[in-house]
Amino acid sequence: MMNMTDFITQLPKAELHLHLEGSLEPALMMQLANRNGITLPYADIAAIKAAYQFSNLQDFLDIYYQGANVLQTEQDFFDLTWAYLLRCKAQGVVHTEPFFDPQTHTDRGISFKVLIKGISAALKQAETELGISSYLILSFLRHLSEEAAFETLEMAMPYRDQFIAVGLDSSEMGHPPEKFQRVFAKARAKGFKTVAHAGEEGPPAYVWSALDQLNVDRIDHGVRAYEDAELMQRLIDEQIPLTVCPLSNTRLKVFADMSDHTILKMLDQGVMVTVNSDDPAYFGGYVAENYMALYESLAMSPAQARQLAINSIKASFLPDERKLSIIQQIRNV
Ligand code: HPA
Ligand SMILES: [Zn+2]
Repeated sequence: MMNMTDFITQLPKAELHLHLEGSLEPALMMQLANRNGITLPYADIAAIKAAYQFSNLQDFLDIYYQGANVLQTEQDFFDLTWAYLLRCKAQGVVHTEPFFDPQTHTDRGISFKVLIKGISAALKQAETELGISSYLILSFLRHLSEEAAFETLEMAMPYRDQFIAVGLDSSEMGHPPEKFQRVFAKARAKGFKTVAHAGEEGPPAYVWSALDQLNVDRIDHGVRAYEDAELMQRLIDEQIPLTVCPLSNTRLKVFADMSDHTILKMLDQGVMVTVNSDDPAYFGGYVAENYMALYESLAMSPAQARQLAINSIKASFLPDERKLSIIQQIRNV
């Protein structure tokens, strides 16, 4: 039997919950700041890392939006995305469905075209050079208005073939899914898939409304569904995927400690849970480190790791034929 790190790396996996802006490593942040003539409030890379002190979602978001200011040109968005894709390659991620937050950039004067072109070029190059497939997800910022989300969707329509779904992220409390019911209906009518962050810090009621009012295909996070037995039964019956992010949840104190995380209990009860990294540059690990944390703190078995990898493929938006082929490869590892 090979060791767990090698086993996890060799399992073909999909990543379904990754914010590209959250993959901005301190070293690249420094490099882009220098390239763009921006003065960061940090002396060096160590100082950037030292500033990553947060213990809830809002404190994290304040730092994360600040960091994104160094992203200015198409090349910057390419470099950001490419660096993430190299991590995917090294960790056995064969398919990824990353989020980008257009409003974080358009609201500071960067054009939608600049970001979508840089991101898409890197995703396309990964397909040919790294053998990694991808579908991009356009995420609305929920602390802003539904009106602003409509404007963002409109702005994106000339590039509609470059993203597959819309999502919903940022400050959860006080911004329930139903605030975006009409813009999600419009996105669905246009043929997009939909996902939404719900039940990270917010209550199970937010997961219910993401399902019933936004009609989402997947729930991002969703860990607080564990508190609601009726909701758990629905997730199991309908096999609704949850894109869970263990290191994120412990850094943001959704769980006090990794040993308290409920993901493996949900897995064993038949919930379609998956493992993802969320904002790896901020939370201390990419997808393989998230799997390893479950092994180290929760004694995840090889069979559970394999099932989580299979779930990641099943929960993706890939065509059935490709799903079956990757799942066969997972069974052969
Ligand atoms: O985990 C998250 N939750 C909400 N918004 C986010 N934006 C980046 N990461 C997150
Ligand atoms: Zn997230």
